[in-house]
Amino acid sequence: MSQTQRGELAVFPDAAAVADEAARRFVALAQAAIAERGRFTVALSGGSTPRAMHERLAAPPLSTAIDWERVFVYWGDERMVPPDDADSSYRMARDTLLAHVPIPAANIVPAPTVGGTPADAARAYAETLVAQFGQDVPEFDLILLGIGPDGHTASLFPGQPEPSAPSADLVVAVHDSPKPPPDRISFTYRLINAAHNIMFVVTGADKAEALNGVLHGPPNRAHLPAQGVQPTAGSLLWLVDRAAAQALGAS
Ligand SMILES: O=C(O)[C@H](O)[C@@H](O)[C@H](O)[C@H](O)COP(=O)(O)O
Repeated sequence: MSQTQRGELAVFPDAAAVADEAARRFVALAQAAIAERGRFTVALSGGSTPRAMHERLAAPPLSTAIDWERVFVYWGDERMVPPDDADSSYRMARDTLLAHVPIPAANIVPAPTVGGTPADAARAYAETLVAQFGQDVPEFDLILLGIGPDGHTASLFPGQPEPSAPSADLVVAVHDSPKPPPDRISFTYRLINAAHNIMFVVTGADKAEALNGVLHGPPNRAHLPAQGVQPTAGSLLWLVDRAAAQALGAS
């Protein structure tokens, strides 16, 4: 474990070891939040990296280490596709984790991606979050994030306009995403940075340049959006494998 200007960094030999650690920390944070406040609120990430962590959480001993009735699941971003679509981040989490643990259906709160525009979904999801958390800026116990080779995180992509409208202050509509599908919604930095704990899970050589830029490069979140993740008061942890970390020593 080492301290960087952008949070704590832990490098592991391979993706499997990263997934082991991410799942272990997920359980520890869930147990602590439930013990302290009676519930654990978590925003999951899309993409392929989270699958290995989900699979570990979906099986004993980790699956039986959490009181799932007190776990509330959201998504830090979502693609504007139906929940059964192969591109749906909700579907990926359902298939790899949520269908395998005794979490009440009411505790699973996906973004409303059907029947409206991305702007409609962003506004509605923000309203749902504010109502369910009882906070103007909901404070998640944990927000899980990945990064793309271009330094994007959630669905905040390089060169995309920063949210301006007040309703976009928490969740923003995304169009023309360079990573298909094009239409998405995403938590904004304001919502992400209010979290008590933020955990990036990053593996693979294709992330090495972006990770080095984010951690060691000059501040430029328009160019490397993951740099915009700077928790106001919470913890920031990077769990990475050696392949993703291979450029870090270069700077
Ligand atoms: O909707 C998405 O795909 C995610 O929100 C996105 O930010 C993802 O975390 C990164 O693109 C990494 O994706 P991989 O895990 O597939 O590399």
